[in-house]
Amino acid sequence: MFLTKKEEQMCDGEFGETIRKSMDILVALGDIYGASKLVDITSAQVSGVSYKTIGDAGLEYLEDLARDGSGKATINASLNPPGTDLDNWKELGFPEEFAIKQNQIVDAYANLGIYKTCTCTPYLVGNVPRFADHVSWSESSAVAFVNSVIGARTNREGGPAALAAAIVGKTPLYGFHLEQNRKANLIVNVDCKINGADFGALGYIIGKFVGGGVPYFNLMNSPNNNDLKTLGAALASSGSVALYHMENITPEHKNAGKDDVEDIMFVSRDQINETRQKLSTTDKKPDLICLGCPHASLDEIKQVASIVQGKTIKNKLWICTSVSVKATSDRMGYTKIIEQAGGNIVCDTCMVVAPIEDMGFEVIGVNSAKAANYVPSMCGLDVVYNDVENLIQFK
Ligand SMILES: C[C@@](O)(CCOP(=O)(O)O)CC(=O)O
Ligand code: SF4
Repeated sequence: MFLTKKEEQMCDGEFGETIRKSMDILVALGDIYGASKLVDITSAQVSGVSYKTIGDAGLEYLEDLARDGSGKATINASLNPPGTDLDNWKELGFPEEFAIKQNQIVDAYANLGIYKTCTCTPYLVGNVPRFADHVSWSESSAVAFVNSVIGARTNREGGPAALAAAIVGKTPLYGFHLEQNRKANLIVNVDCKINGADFGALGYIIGKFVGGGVPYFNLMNSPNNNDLKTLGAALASSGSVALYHMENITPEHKNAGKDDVEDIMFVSRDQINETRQKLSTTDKKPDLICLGCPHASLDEIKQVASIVQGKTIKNKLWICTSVSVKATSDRMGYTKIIEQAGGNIVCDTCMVVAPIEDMGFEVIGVNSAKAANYVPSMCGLDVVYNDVENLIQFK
């Protein structure tokens, strides 16, 4: 990979150890994937934040990287969800030892200049690249959104690579950064109207089929941004999709080369219904309903508030989101309505990266196919998959 004189000096440690180690990662990646050079990025999104997933070894790595204080992110770089609500962990029943470690991890990232935004939907709260920007994002659902819906360009980075890119402000130029790799290779015709949890089921079906390919969707009805985030999350979790196109919806659909695609698939109402059924692992009633995978938008919170207003919820309810979205929900009175019904808006964390398996829960109700896919494997708990209004039970 070609390096400029300055980049070579960075590799030689002339700008400090943090930058040298970060360049090591970027150059190794570039060499493995045949990148021609490094390219400037405008934004980074760094996963690998929960103490549950990175543990003490991860914390040591971060503290070590920050040790000589020589390198900090200079671009807009934000964190993925940690394993607790960073402020209200005690009230919500998170284990103390875990919460202490978790805060140390987030502080270590902040020392490296990464914002404690702590969300998998940073595009809702200020980390919003522009069309065709090169970026380095690692949360898979956010990668799908930023590539597909915004039209910025990123590979599915690992956490350490996105962190290195944030610190250096560059990423190797290969894969989805290049126009020619952003073409569709599967046409998906959905032959029924779809709503709510149908989008997750559709993403689950297609992700499994297409793996790391680029699907091009023709839908019979127009999705909103919440639907697109749900779809992308499912595609990226049952498969390893980083980019999809949608006829008349996503910004690159006209350049996706759909006329050259040979593989065409049809998805029927029966297949979607069957997949919705299959995503539940039990027919027991959920003891915790956990919404916001990916993190909830303000209008998703508003929708839940309208469902629970003036009622009392039987099971526990968490809506996971960022502190920024919750702040507006507080102002709008949605938080109060949800709390009066017995639910909670939980900031920062989520049902997958929180230690919910150690918090007394057994069956988790979710409206996200990604969460339905990961909660059994990452938490060892059962899930029920359905739309919000069918999950919540009232006293
Ligand atoms: C499952 C996931 O959404 C969150 C957990 O990942 P991490 O702990 O941030 O590496 C990661 C992903 O899908 O990229
Ligand atoms: S599992 Fe879902 S809610 Fe948790 S970080 Fe990933 S996308 Fe966000």
